[in-house]
Amino acid sequence: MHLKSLSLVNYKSFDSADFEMDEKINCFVGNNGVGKTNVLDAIYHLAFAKSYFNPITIQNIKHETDFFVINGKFEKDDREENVVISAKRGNKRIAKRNGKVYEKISDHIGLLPLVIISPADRDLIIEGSETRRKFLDGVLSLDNQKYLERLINYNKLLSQRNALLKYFAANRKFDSDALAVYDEQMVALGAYIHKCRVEFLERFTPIFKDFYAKISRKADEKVDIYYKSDFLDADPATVFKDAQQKDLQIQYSTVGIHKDDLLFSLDGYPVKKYGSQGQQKSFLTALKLAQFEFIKSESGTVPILLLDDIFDKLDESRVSQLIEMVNDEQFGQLFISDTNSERTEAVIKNVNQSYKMFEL
Ligand SMILES: Nc1ncnc2c1ncn2[C@@H]1O[C@H](COP(=O)(O)OP(=O)(O)OP(=O)(O)O)[C@@H](O)[C@H]1O
Repeated sequence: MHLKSLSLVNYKSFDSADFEMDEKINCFVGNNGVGKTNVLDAIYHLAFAKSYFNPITIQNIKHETDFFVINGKFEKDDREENVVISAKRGNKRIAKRNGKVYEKISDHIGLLPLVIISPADRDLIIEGSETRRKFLDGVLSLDNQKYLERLINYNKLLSQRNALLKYFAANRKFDSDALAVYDEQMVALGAYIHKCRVEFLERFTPIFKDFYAKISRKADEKVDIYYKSDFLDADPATVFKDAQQKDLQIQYSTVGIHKDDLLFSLDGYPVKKYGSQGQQKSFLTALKLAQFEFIKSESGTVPILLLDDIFDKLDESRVSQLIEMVNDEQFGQLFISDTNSERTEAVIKNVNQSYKMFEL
């Protein structure tokens, strides 16, 4: 699968722009703020119907204009796929595939597998557990519609249960039957989601460790991902029951898969606190490449890879290492952004692949 052409109207810093892409490597170069990341984000938008950097759709419309349109022509399985994502102020965003509007935008997710590696990924290490759950859910739901549906249902029930807990407190009453209705459903859905997450991490973690060893070139550094969950080695129904008093007290559901987290460790210590900047960058890159590998094996399609500001993340030798890995037949189309065109071209020239440089 690859992107053949991209055209933008009023997308972020662009009035209008058209790009004919190379089938293999595309580099966007230019000074800070010229819109390199915006091009990559537009490609991300085509795959996920939202921005990687700014999830508030209307904020991606160019200032002083009313709408944006992103139009991408892809080739997938010898067929052309034309995807258009557009948004207008005051209206819902629209996703179209080959001229047909999606009724549910979530149906589009998974058609165009794509992975982005960006400096913004550091949120995965430094931010709260929600970013890590999103990462987990993002990979898991790409090829598992059932997982996504159950997760959406669980989250709906969670906000209803929280509202009920608040209602009890405000009205000084308690109805155990009403609470049990939620608990029963959330326990069943949560147990399924938990099982999927356990199985996923069992497969994902070894792939991640392999990539870390390759990128860091340090076989003696031991990285790991631990799954932290209330349901780990416990009966979900009992976990819910045991937490009931506390839930009533603080008017919030204190246990469940919405509290899950991933603990990232390096030589037994948290990467967030003890990893050097370089180690953190390698850790994140390995996470994303493992995501790439996982999606590829699950979907049977080689994802598009976006490397945003790669030199910000890794030194030159690690970038070369990365590009060499990407050069391998296992990788498909690649998009790179960097401020320094000579530096990028020097690295790209070393791999025997076709490429195109776009000076912005
Ligand atoms: N909705 C918008 N309307 C107009 N301009 C916008 C909008 N959103 C972002 N921009 C502009 O896009 C520019 C940033 O573009 P981008 O992040 O792609 O730069 P870049 O070339 O990747 O820069 P760097 O090298 O610093 O990473 C900024 O000047 C920002 O003001």
